[in-house]
Amino acid sequence: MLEMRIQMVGTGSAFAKRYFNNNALIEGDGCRFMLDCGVTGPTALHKAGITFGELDGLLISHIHADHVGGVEEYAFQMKFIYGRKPLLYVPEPLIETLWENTLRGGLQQEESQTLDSYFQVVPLMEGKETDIGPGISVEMIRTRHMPGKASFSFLLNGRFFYSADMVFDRPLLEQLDERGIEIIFHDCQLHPPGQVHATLEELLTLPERIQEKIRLMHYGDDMEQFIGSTGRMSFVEQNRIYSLD
Ligand SMILES: O=c1ccn([C@@H]2O[C@@H]3COP(=O)(O)O[C@H]3[C@H]2O)c(=O)[nH]1
Ligand SMILES: [Zn+2]
Ligand SMILES: [Zn+2]
Repeated sequence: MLEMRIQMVGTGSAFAKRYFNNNALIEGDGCRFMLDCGVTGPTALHKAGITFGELDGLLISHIHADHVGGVEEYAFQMKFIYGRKPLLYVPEPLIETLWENTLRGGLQQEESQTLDSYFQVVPLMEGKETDIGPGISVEMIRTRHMPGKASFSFLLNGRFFYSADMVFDRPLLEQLDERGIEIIFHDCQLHPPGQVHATLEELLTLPERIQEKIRLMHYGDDMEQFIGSTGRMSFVEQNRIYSLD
């Protein structure tokens, strides 16, 4: 099995100012993808010393600005600076709204232009494992976030779970544990009420065996005050490279 690595270019919540938006870089055998590209994504990538031209593509979890607000710049840079269309892996139910409601206003210059004018769009289907590059496969799992809003978490290489923004879902976390998933990166709302994210309080009700697998991300600016109060869970550090093998 080849090594896969993940580096969060940002670990912050939508409103965090000390941390960039919760966006990741995942790296396989000679390939590199960004997982979500929010408003701060282009700057966060730049600070990590990487250009858009070095990426093979992008995966999208759901349509909120801290996850897709930087996609317009990515598209324009790839067209006008690098002259190629990157891969864009999007959960199939999000494709239309990503173009019509998020990107079209900025990217469409002529009526005939669509998402395909900028990207090699690959729809991701629920429950189907897709190889996105050498050493990386993804399976998207629909998870609950805001009522009525489609949002998708990812299972990478069948052993690493990366939550999109999601509410606390004990049965899913138990199922992942039973399936032998070894590492879970989970978004976390440090201060209740959670409303659209799992709260730290809720995650602390999980058995220690599951907590040990969980690394917390998508946190607020006062994260450091919670170090030592997260049970068996730990915080994902912005920019640190985690090896997933
Ligand atoms: O019912 C709601 C809907 C939204 N919100 C906030 O808006 C943010 C949008 O981005 P996000 O999904 O990363 O996080 C969300 C929350 O911080 C909320 O607190 N309650
Ligand atoms: Zn978010
Ligand atoms: Zn969200």
